[in-house]
Amino acid sequence: MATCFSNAPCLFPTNGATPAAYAAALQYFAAAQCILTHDLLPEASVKNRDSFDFIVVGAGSAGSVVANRLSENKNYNVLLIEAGGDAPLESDIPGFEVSLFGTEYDWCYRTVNDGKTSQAIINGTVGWNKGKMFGGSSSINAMYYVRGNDQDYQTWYDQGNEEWSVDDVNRCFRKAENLQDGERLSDPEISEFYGHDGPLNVNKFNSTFSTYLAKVMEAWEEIGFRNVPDLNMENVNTSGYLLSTASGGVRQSTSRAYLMTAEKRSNLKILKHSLVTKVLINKKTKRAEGVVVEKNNHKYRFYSKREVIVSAGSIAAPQLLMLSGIGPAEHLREKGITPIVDSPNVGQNLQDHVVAPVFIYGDEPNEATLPNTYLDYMNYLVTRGGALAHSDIGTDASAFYSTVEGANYPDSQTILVMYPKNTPGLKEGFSRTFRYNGTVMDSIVELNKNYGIFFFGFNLLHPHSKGHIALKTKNPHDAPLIYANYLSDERDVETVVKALKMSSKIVNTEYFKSINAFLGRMDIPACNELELDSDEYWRCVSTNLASTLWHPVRTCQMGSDISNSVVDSRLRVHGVKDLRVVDASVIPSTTSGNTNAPTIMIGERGSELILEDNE
Ligand SMILES: Cc1cc2nc3c(=O)[nH]c(=O)nc-3n(C[C@H](O)[C@H](O)[C@H](O)COP(=O)(O)OP(=O)(O)OC[C@H]3O[C@@H](n4cnc5c(N)ncnc54)[C@H](O)[C@@H]3O)c2cc1C
Repeated sequence: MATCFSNAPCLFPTNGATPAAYAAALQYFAAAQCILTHDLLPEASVKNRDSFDFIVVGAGSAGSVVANRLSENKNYNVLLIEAGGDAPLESDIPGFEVSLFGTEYDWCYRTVNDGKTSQAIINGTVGWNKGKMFGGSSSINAMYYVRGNDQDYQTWYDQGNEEWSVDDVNRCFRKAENLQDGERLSDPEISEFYGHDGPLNVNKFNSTFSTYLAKVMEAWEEIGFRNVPDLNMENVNTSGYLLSTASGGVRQSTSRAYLMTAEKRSNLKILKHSLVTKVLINKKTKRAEGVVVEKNNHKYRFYSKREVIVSAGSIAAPQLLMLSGIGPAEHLREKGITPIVDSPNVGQNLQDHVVAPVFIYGDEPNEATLPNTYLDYMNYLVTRGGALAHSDIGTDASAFYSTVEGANYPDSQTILVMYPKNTPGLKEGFSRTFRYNGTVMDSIVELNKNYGIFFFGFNLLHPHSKGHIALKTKNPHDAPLIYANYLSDERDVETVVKALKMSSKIVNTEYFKSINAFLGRMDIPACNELELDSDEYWRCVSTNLASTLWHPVRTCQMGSDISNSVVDSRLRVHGVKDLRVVDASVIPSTTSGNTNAPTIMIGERGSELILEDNE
């Protein structure tokens, strides 16, 4: 006997046509996941001790761009080495990104518990997920496409990084982009702002929360965050919908954009599941000559005729440099590594966008039901729309603002996440994403039984606090130690408190009043006695729930010399010949927003610099 979602038996008479139709539909949907499959990248056949013009380490947001752009020149042989393999199907489907967390596609880094911050996070250790697959973190991220503010890049330039003028940076953003969003394309000013011929499709999510989001937009407008059609063009005291690296309901990782379009080039060789354990540096000439690679329990050496380019990301890039003898000499000796270049800034200056929460509860969004969830899954198969077509970390509604009155540069961003009443799996999903501990989660789940959740994830754009990355051991399989040092600078705490209070004002707007909204208290023993919405309360909440937006940068930052940086402004490693770093780690100061677009831009600009220097 058939059963319905309520588990009540279906007792109606039927001539068989209805069950047959649904059985056929079920069969269709069971098989339909095959419609979603994507191409796998071909693996190269290479021999131990082979030589290449360029060797690129890491096929992430930046490395995929570099491998593509260098191999556009048929005269260059390029070897791209990636520790992970092809991205799985779940990476393509925007709403399944969190299902990749904690799997073989994630490096699963954790910060060191400092005993002070993030104490209401599981084990006091923040989860720094990172993509271990083609596309790197662009295959696991929330897909928000945010360029930042021109002032960010003016600062880079003013620091002496002459190759990074605002004009050059914006040219490289456009070089990457292929704007797909119909609304933006129909506005000549916005359309002109973006690129149209690049490999990377940028578009809007196909969001299902649009009715609620429109109301939140009105509420933001009411508290002074003006609604604008494009947040990349205007991002101070503004709100709107973010662009995404998803198009047609499918994630646009850099693997899809830059590698799948170049895979047929005979001069681009790709190695999967291959861990680079060392860059080979000639002790006398200080030249990078190649790399050591572990694959299937075998060791290989590959040599570079021109350059080695490290694009392993902000955690693995400094780790690899240190394993290769480039780093703070004393630290290397402590770990049993002979220093080749004493480079004190390797792994230092670490900054991340710390996240703090504002939880507002109300009569909306309405209850999530299992049939609706399943309907959404089917909807995705047929139309690439529905809940699976947007990030499951958050909606695309965001606001940028400054806590300094009259400022024309943002210091704060907030991203809206919504959970309908009684969201199934809320505790598991949230613990997987932000790792709030059981006590905190139980208090959230309890309120969610009767109220919908508007979670405003606040992001401190330009922190003063700095952490660092150190080697745990000299074994390349041991994850390095991450000292995030969130909110260790009092100025950061003050900004966060001000910003959270500005953000929480939304509870008094017309829409939120109409749904009987209120600020929810989370069960954090250290904060439970404090008055809700007071400075002390927000100080306590942000410190105890300090988490990440997964934007670590600066660990190999660019700058003028070895005393203040790791690479020069052409991204060449100070003190070593023919070795560059091209990834998020070279960012010299934080950008005003999410870091994927800036990293892809770095891949574009870095490739230009490499090609110029090898003419
Ligand atoms: C969960 C999550 C959500 C995010 N959400 C957003 C967002 O919505 N919008 C946004 O703009 N940014 C977001 N980010 C940040 C953004 O994705 C990163 O800043 C960006 O991808 C960093 O690019 P990268 O090239 O420096 O490093 P990655 O993209 O991480 O690439 C590094 C690559 O190197 C490989 N590798 C590492 N070590 C080795 C080795 N020794 N040998 C061989 N290969 C190696 C890795 O496997 C990986 O493929 C998010 C990140 C995460 C993790």
